Amino acid sequence: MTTPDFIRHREGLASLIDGKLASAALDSAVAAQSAALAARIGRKPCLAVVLVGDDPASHVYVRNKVRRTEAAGMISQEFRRPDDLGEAELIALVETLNADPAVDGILVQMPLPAHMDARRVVEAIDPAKDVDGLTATSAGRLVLGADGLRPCTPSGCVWLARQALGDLSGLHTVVIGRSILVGKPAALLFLEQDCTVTLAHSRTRDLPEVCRSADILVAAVGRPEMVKADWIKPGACVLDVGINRTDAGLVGDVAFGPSEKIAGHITPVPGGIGPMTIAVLLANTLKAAAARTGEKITDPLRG
Ligand SMILES: Nc1nc2c(c(=O)[nH]1)N[C@@H](CN(C=O)c1ccc(C(=O)N[C@@H](CCC(=O)O)C(=O)O)cc1)CN2
Repeated sequence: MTTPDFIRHREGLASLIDGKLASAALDSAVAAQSAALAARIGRKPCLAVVLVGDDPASHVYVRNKVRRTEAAGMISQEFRRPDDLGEAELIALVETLNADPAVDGILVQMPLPAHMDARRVVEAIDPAKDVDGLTATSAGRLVLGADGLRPCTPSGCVWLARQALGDLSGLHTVVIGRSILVGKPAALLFLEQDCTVTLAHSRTRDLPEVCRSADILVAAVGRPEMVKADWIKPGACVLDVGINRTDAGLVGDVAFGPSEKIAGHITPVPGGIGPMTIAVLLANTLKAAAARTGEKITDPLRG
């Protein structure tokens, strides 16, 4: 197995998985296939992004989504709405996008303002356009192992783990965190790779001991540097999903400095899993466009 250039071997330290470089490679693959698909169907794949409110981080993420969608040769439609938008109005916007044949993918940026029920809003999205993979239909397909659009961040984790380790069959993956966005789908996606999966959470007993048995450790708890170096099995692949803003800057859920001396592979924060979220989103938009137009493509995440 040849090591891709976004995985950097370092003497005496864990190999660094550079998610920024990895996502650039995926974006290029998506761009090439998107151009070929556009030539066949007579239009470019199109992603509609809906942003409600003024959460500063969400604005950054949406700006990056728009920029990278356009850079990959796809059309980006952006819908910004104020914080006091009613849930019914938001659902009406989603339904308009469902009905628009030129829109292939719909994404409602999370978190939504507290007065909205995010589940009701997500369920309004046509599953064929659910590029976030968050509707009950997409989740059900994942549970069944049926084809479908998979959630972006956990798909990025699996893709990177495969690039780093090759076949994941039989490896023990411990996922810490049971969110709908990351933890639960990550557990199912690693199971799909024939891993033995433990889904750990805030009530898990002796979490450090559970983590020490992981060949692949996915930290998705949202608590700065909660995972300590002595929780990590020597040589393990550590995927840090956390993005925590602290006085010391942006840090992950893993204490990176001490952990890179123990792990075999590790993702940094920033520049690790985060950028992969958008790369998978673009791949999902391409897949949705192909499926909606009855065209065949090579899945950029399988290549
Ligand atoms: N509808 C969705 N909402 C949210 C999702 C999602 O997948 N779908 N995920 C997160 C936010 N997110 C994408 O939306 C996202 C988070 C982080 C990054 C990223 O590249 N982070 C950088 C750091 C950037 C910074 O915050 O300064 C990194 O880790 O290097 C991209 C996308 C919640 N909402």
